[in-house]
Amino acid sequence: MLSQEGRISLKSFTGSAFAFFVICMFNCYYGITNLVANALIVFLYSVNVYFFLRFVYSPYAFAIAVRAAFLGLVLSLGVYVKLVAPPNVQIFGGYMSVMAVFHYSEFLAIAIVQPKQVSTDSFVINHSPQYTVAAMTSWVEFFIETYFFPGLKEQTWLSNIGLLVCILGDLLRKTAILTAGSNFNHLVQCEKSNDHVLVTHGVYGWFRHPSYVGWFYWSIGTQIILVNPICIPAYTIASWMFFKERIYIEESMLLSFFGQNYCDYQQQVGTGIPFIEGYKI
Ligand SMILES: C[S@@+](CC[C@H](N)C(=O)[O-])C[C@H]1O[C@@H](n2cnc3c(N)ncnc32)[C@H](O)[C@@H]1O
Repeated sequence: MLSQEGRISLKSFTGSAFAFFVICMFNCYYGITNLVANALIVFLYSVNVYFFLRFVYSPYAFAIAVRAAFLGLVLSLGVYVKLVAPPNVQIFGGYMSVMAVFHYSEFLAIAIVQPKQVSTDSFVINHSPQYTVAAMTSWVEFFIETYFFPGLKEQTWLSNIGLLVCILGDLLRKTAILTAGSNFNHLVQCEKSNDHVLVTHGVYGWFRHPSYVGWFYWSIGTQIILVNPICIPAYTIASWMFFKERIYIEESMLLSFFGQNYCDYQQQVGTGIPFIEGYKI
């Protein structure tokens, strides 16, 4: 049974995505594809949704609902951009949809496996200042290049490969969260809780860090979707360095929690990210 937070988020996300998708299709049907007209419609729609949710929910539930509704809106808007925007902007729509699905499903997955710990942070929208800067940098690169080299952004085949990488990466990450269950936590735990057990089955039998493997490839995939020649290598290097440090710290904790059992696990299963060894005793 999904927790109350999970239900609120699901209703807000799907409701907003559906309502906005209907509006988009209505615009398409009547040929209202002008950017300014669409921006105005989106703005008016968002204001209405915002006040509706504020009216319906308590402050805590509202904080969840408004984020989920925003992500639903981004998902539908992404599909719309992919369908009607000029060819050199269409791939940005795929990127928007992938971002919306990733962040919403992060919340939903935590609401399923850790209902007591779910919070607005579980959307990981504000993961870290570095994450926000990286996202904004990729938008700047995209729009500069699409202005000066529009042909580059019409490589739909390459963008579709990125889309596939993101879908597979996200699927692996969400499978890992569901497999680890209550042992999964967005924040690396420094103290072992009584019910924390070592998970080695399912995707944890393929890689020691399947959720990081999924996130690593997902992050690179977002830049392949955008066909961003500068951000593709930059994201690869930045993500690799981030996960190398994170895995090192996490494994030092896991070794102190599970001792020889984790040591044996390290012997049998690799981290999953190329050239990252983890913490070795
Ligand atoms: C963000 S999760 C990441 C889990 C894992 N590194 C992965 O990529 O799937 C971090 C939490 O998962 C816990 N954790 C990591 N690997 C685990 C395992 N094999 N079994 C149980 N808990 C694990 C850590 O103690 C930490 O608190």
